[in-house]
Amino acid sequence: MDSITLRRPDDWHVHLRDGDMLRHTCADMARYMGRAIVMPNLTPPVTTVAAAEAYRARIVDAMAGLPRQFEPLMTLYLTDNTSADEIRRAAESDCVHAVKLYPAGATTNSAAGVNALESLYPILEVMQEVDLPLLVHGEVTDPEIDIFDREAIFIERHLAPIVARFDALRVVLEHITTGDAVHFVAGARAGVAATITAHHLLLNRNDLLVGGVKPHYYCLPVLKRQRHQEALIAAATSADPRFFLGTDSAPHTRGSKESSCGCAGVYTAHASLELYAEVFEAQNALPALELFASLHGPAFYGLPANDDTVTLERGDMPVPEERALGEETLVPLRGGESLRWRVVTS
Ligand SMILES: NC(=O)N[C@@H](CC(=O)O)C(=O)O
Ligand SMILES: [Zn+2]
Ligand SMILES: [Zn+2]
Repeated sequence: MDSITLRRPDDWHVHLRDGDMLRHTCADMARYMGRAIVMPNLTPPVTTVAAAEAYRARIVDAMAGLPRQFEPLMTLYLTDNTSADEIRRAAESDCVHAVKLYPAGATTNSAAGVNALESLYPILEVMQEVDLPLLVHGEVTDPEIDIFDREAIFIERHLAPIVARFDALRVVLEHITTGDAVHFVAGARAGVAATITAHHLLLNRNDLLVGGVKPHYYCLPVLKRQRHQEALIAAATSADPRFFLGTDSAPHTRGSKESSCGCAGVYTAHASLELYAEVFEAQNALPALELFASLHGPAFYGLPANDDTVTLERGDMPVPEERALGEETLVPLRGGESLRWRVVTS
């Protein structure tokens, strides 16, 4: 197969940031993504419908003059103080499509996240009632728990009880990284799904740590061992509708990555579909790429699939070593290398 045409994909988990960065992230996304679930972990976080609407307007502004645009689907950032009224306002708005749970301290800009999950149960009750999906960064923050075990323990301690207690709440376990997560989601009740990033399919912790630490591969949840990577690949390529594309593309400047305390996040928005295509091709599963990238996500969110298509062609797609970002630069995944597929944009 030297070319493959699929329904236009959507990205169900992306960090566009704000300010100067927004122009760059939006330009990459607008190349071919149809819609994007936009993460709310700005400083300050997007905790109200009014803030989500203002952020959406900044995203639309940042796309002015681009040859095509994607549709930003906004999310709210849950805090200990999120009110039931705000959730109801979100459900009524056309702008907000989901609510994001960050355990406080789990990841980039999560300091304002949730400290005691159980005290949020009344809010989850309202989300269930108004059918607003809960998106979860699924890691415990207990300092006693080893970083490589934080996802599996979150599932056992927090996610399984939530999924059982709120049996009609739609839940997405975001950017899964373990066989434990695959197993949980594949066996869960209806209304539970997971996003999988390109980098967790392409890399494991050896890539991060063997032969020198690779700060540009550092993200959260951290890359796991090969057996987990294999479980993710099997899930993504399996045609199981519970698994769909969410890049978790998360830009940080080169300086903040190549640091004695480097930031977590991998940038893939420049070539996300091309990167996923490599994984699917290696499994002889290219025909299943459309399910994962373009069909399972909209079905979960209750939205129509995009009605136009994109075409991937085999051939060298060079990735620049770094990208300008105002005064700073950004290192994209595979910067300085070539990719085997390229989306031919119309
Ligand atoms: N994934 C990451 O490593 N980083 C994300 C936050 C997140 O999605 O957890 C970021 O915003 O930089
Ligand atoms: Zn996260
Ligand atoms: Zn993320």
